[in-house]
Amino acid sequence: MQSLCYVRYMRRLWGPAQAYRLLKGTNMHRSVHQLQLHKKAMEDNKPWALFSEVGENGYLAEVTEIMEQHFKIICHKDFLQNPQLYGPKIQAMFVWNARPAAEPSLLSSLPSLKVVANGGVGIDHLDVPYINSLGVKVTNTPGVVSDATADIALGLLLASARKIVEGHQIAVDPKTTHIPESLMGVEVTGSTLGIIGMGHIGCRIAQRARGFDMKILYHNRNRRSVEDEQAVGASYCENMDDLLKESDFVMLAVNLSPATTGLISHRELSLMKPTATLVNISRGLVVDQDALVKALQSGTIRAAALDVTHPEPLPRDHPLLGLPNVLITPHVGTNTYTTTRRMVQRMVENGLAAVKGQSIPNEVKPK
Ligand SMILES: O=C(O)C(=O)CO
Repeated sequence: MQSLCYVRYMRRLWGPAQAYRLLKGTNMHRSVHQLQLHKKAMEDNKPWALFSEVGENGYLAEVTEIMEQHFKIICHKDFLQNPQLYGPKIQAMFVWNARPAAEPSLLSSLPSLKVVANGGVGIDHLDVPYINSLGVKVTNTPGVVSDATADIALGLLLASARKIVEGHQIAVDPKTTHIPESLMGVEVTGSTLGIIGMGHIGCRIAQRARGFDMKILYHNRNRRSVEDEQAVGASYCENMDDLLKESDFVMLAVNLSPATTGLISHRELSLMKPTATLVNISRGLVVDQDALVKALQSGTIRAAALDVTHPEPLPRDHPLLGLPNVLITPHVGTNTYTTTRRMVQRMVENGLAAVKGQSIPNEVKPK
């Protein structure tokens, strides 16, 4: 605080730009930056929001720009420089890639917080009842993530079935003289896809799979209406075991909850066909990863394609990373420019509505 007073004094003496130049490279340099941010925010008269990954270039710059149309954004690093100064001003927190974590220690320094607006549909990293108990709303972005996530689901399925990544490695290897038998894949067209979790994303996956003439089975907590089933051409399996036994591709698209944690373990994997592929675009914890490693090593199932793992990223020495029959992407289900923009716009709409006390488009209520 003492140093902030000193910086204010220097700014008065020299003006902000000269003070910034003179203090550059010193510890006070950051404080000048904070003061500039603070002054700009005061002038703008917009509500303050905390965001972890403020970007100066690339797509994060655009993300920040969308947020800055309605909020004064302070990044987590700057906030941590002076929580006493910024904490009471912050009314919204934008959570991106689960950062910054909405932990009690952080929340307790944000007494004016009205909303934690999450980018993405999964809110398993947020303790909704606890956050609500502080009088703070939680929001997410359903719907806007579904198409991009369904696209990556089909991408993983196809890449694993047809060994596209292995094919690329062989094609760019100058030593390759012939196509090895190891590149033989499994047929997708006409095969059976079993979708576990037929929510919005599951339905979009089914719609795409119809284009491959796949037979589509699904298992869900609650059976969908006959109209829904007909619209996506999927048949209900009340018993998940039946789906596991019949499917060539098992697609996990459930939310993570206590009921779905470890849903796929030794027993479930042993029910699958030895030629089957497990695709997971939900959350890493839905699968018992030790059981999956064993199933892949022993040939219990053919392969796995995972956009999600636990933890993310996996430690470099994790056995899954060394297996030839695993394809892993680093949780990029929503990583397109269009979907990212839509998600951020929705986060901002949710955040703004909560701050203004209006009806919130996507409030998450505790179950
Ligand atoms: O929306 C989410 O929660 C995702 O993880 C998308 O991949």
